[in-house]
Amino acid sequence: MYIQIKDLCFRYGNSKMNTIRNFNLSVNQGQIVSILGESGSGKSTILRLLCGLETPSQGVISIGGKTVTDDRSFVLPEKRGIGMVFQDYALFPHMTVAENIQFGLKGFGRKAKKQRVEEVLDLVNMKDFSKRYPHELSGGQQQRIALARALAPKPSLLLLDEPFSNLDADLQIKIRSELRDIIKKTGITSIFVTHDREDSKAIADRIITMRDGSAYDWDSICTIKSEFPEEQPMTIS
Ligand SMILES: Nc1ncnc2c1ncn2[C@@H]1O[C@H](COP(=O)(O)OP(=O)(O)OP(=O)(O)O)[C@@H](O)[C@H]1O
Repeated sequence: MYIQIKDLCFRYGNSKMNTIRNFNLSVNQGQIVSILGESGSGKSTILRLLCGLETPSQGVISIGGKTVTDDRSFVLPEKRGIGMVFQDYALFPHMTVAENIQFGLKGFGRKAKKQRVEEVLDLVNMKDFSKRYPHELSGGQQQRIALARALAPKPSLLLLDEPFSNLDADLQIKIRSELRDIIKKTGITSIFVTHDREDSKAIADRIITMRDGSAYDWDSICTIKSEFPEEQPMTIS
């Protein structure tokens, strides 16, 4: 398994209850997994825990066979090799497309940076847009640039938080298949969270549903019941 999350628990400091409760998930290398859940179920919190932006009270996270969080160790976010696409794309408005992508390329020489920017712009079919500013791009184009920026440092894991929520319905349908094709071309292991089951079905190799901080396997749900399940949360042996 490329990613293993075991018995993860987490509570925000100002909250009385655990937001994440015995969350278990394993993901194969190269797989695109969607975490589907209603607002407040804890989807963004799981991404924050994977990135290392929050510390769990219990549980283990390992990525690519390396433990990044357990009761003794904690790998810093910048050392985890994770690329992230945020809901609002989070592009710097005062920087061009190329500058936005270059920003995350620490440790690359000048020439290598330029080359990598060209490669990822080509990957997302935006080669001619390097000198544009974010406000000169459509929502779909901004999303592709956000994806290019996340992929530029060659992360080993890609996380996407509600990647379609800022797009209108027609564009959303077009971009879904585009996004899946780009991700599959890179072969990167990906987890994306959404409240929209059509997004999940269009992009994911596997769907996990999340409710009250725990994960449930969609495949078993579909055979038992068409809506959210009543059975016990997933466990990993
Ligand atoms: N910084 C915070 N401090 C306290 N509680 C928080 C914080 N961030 C989120 N929460 C709470 O944790 C729970 C899970 O939030 P989270 O954002 O992970 O859910 P979500 O499924 O991603 O929802 P959404 O789709 O609305 O973003 C919610 O009840 C939320 O109010």
